Amino acid sequence: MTISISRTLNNNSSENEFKAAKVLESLPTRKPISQIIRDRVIAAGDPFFANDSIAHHISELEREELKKEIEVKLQSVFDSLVIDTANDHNTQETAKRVAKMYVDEVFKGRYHPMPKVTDFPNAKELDEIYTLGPISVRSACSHHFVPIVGQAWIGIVPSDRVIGISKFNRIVDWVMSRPHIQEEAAIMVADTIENLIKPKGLAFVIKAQHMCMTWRGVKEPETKMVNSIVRGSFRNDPYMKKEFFDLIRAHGFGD
Ligand SMILES: Nc1nc2c(ncn2[C@@H]2O[C@H](COP(=O)(O)OP(=O)(O)OP(=O)(O)O)[C@@H](O)[C@H]2O)c(=O)[nH]1
Repeated sequence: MTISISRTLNNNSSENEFKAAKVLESLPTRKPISQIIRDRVIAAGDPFFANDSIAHHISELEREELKKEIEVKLQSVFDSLVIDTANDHNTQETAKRVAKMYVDEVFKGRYHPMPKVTDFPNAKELDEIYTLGPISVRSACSHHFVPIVGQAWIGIVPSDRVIGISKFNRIVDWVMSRPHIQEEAAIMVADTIENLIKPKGLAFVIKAQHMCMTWRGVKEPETKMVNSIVRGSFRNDPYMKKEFFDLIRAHGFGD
């Protein structure tokens, strides 16, 4: 019995090694792509914290190569977790799936460029508040890499430029698709919108649940974190701030 178990383990680990070697074979024999990108980011003096975008330092081809490198590293994590990925039909391709999920989906805000945002003149010189929400928030916490799920609301008092309303959802999705802590995420979304349209007033509210507090840790199913950023006329004028919160309360914020 002992012999057959040890034979199975040996077979599995050699199959895993063979699989990893096959993926590595297809990679060029130079520095790992992650190192090449990292050197480039450092040379440019750019930060590369978990919640920073490094998309402008990566080509599309390099992104594909990066996924292969991540796949190999993830496979070794699964090997260390003593999971028989060679024989378990459920986890055979998991390293590849997770690598793709990180780079192209849940952390695409680090590796893919910001969506195209067209702006238009504020032809009628609207200087009233408009709000948008709820906007779905999907992110992951930097501490445990588990999901943050919630909603956000935006308030704008425009200046001379406006953008299509769907672009707010796209910007929130792009910025939030990185590992984050919520306080910094809220500031990053607000900064991105401010840089794009320089509104006279900007408010951003985010309400989200952190799986690191529900699925694990304190296992608290109801706690949500709320952050609000108010800038320009929303900060200077208490009536405008109140109007914004009244408006979003009417659109689900208080639920
Ligand atoms: N301020 C802030 N904290 C967060 C956020 N997301 C997760 N956290 C918290 O970050 C903390 C990480 O703390 P640590 O004590 O290093 O990690 P831990 O030992 O796993 O902590 P527990 O979650 O309490 O088990 C946890 O208390 C999380 O609840 C966030 O967006 N903002």
